[in-house]
Amino acid sequence: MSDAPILEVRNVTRKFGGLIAVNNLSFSVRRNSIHGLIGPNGAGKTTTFSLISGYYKPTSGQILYDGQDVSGMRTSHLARRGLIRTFQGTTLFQEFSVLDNVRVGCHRSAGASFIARITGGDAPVERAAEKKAREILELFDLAALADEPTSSLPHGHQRALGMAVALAADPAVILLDEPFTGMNPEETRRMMEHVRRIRDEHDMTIMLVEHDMQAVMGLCERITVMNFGQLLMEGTPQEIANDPRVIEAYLGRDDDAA
Ligand SMILES: Nc1ncnc2c1ncn2[C@@H]1O[C@H](COP(=O)(O)OP(=O)(O)OP(=O)(O)O)[C@@H](O)[C@H]1O
Repeated sequence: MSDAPILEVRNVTRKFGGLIAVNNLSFSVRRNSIHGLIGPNGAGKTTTFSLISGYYKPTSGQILYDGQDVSGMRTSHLARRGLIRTFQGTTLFQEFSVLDNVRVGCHRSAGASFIARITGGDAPVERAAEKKAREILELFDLAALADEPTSSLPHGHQRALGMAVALAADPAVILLDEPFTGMNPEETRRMMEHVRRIRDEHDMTIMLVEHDMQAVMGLCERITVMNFGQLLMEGTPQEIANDPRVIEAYLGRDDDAA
């Protein structure tokens, strides 16, 4: 396996009018790692995710994915190349069954049109998609709920299903946007297990933005800390937890929720 980073953010700046949301930011993400991006409210984490996943173009700087400059490449192109982002809010089809949501995700990996994804393709393709979807549901402990309407699922299961849909597209990298938000401790524990398992079993790289420090510290091997749009530091959970600059960044502000 190559030692080259799977993702590299190089001197990236993103301005919104006069506001500099991300300021000359550089960091890299190791292949097959679980990498956290943290920082107080307004630090620029979500904007950084949006830059990496193609929702925003950098004002300046470069983003490299698997060694290639993908700065400003469209989200759909990046997804087809294996870089997938999940959102804080759920983007599931609530009226579909649990299984159908994952089936739609399977078709996405084949580059099918939206209509083909909904209506399905020919029979063998459809059978393969269903088999794969059921295997993925198994992985997320959702197999028993396959035929339930998605709207009937509790929050923790909906978040797990969101990740199952992302996995259905065969990504190399998943960017998880606050995967533990609104979860109780048991749901968080299970979700952490899912994240570990998909990394281990699917040879995947996971990057996450998250305010739940216990989860971040327990899950991530490397953590990048941002403050005021800039890189504050990067290190192991232990290095981060003991660094006075990080403590100051969090404690020195009244408005942070982390
Ligand atoms: N589309 C936008 N237009 C204008 N300003 C924006 C936009 N998106 C973000 N910002 C600003 O950029 C800064 C960084 O915001 P961002 O959402 O990236 O921070 P964050 O670290 O994700 O915060 P939080 O933890 O609260 O989600 C903030 O000052 C925010 O108000």
